Amino acid sequence: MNTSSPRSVTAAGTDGLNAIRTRPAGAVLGFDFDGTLAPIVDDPDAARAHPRAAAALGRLAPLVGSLVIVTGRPAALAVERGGFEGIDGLVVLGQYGLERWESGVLTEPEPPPGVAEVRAKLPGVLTAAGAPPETYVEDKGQALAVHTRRCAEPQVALDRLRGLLDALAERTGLVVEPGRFVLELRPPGMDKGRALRSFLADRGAAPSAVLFAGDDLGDLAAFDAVEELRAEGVPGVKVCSGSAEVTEVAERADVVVDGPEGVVEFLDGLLDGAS
Ligand SMILES: O=P(O)(O)OC[C@H]1O[C@H](O[C@H]2O[C@H](CO)[C@@H](O)[C@H](O)[C@H]2O)[C@H](O)[C@@H](O)[C@@H]1O
Repeated sequence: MNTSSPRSVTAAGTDGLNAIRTRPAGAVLGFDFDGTLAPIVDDPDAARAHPRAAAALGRLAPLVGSLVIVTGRPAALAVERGGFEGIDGLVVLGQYGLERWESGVLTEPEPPPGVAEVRAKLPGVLTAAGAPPETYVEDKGQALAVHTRRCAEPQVALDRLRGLLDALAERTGLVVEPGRFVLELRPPGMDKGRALRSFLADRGAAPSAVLFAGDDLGDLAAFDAVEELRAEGVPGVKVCSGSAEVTEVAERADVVVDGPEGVVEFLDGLLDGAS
C-alpha cells in the first residue's frame, strides 16, 4: 500500500486537503465510478472496481463524515461491480443522481416516456447513421448509452452519430450526455453537481470540507459544485483521475493522479498525518 500524502497543485486544493485532514469527521468525499474507482475496459459489462478500491473506501468510511459515489451507472450495479455492499454508511447516487442506494435500499423514479421511445427508435437511428456493427447499446432502464469504444475508429464513429442522437434526444425530451467514447440519452434536470448539492442538503450539517474525484466530462458538474461550495466558505478539493482520453478534467482539477490506481493510492494516503 502506498501511504504517501497526496500533494495538491493549487492553493485552494491545499486548503481543502488540510481541512479534510484536520476535521475528517465532517468531510464529505465523493467519487465517480468508471474511470475513477474502476479502470476503463472495452466492454462496459466487464468493468469492475480497482481491486483495492473497496478496501480503501472501507478504511475511510468510519473516519469521515460521508462517502458518496455519484455515477452514470445504475446505483445497484455500481455497488455490485464495486464490491461496495459492506461499506458502512456509503451512499451511491446512480444515473447522474436520479437513483439513490443506501444500506441495500434503492430509490428510483419511473423513467419518463421518452426513454421507452428512444429504446424503440434507437436501432433504426443507428442504422440510418451507418453505425459500425461494433457499436454497443447499454440499456440502463432510466437511460440508453451508445458506446463506440470497440469500433475500429471510436471517435469517428461517435462523431457520425452525434447529430442524429441530438435530434432523437430533442424529439423525446431527453438530453445527450457525452462521455468517453459514449453518448448517453438520459432524462434532463439532474447532473452530478445537482446530485452532490442535493446530497449535502439532505445530510443537513454543513460539511467541514468536500472532495470530488472524477475522470470524465460528466464529472465537471460536480467540480462546479465544489467550486460553488468554496465560494460559500466550504473548503474543497477537485481530484482528476487522469487519462489520455480526457484532458478537460485535469485542466479543472486541484490534484491529478494516474487513473484508478492513482486514486486508490491517493485514498490510502489521504488521512496520513490527520489530527
Ligand atoms: O459516471 P461514471 O461512473 O463514470 O459512468 C459513466 C459511464 O461509464 C461507463 O462507460 C465508460 O466505462 C466503460 C467501462 O470501462 C467503457 O467501456 C466506456 O467506454 C466508458 O464510456 C458506463 O458504461 C456508462 O453507462 C456510464 O454512464
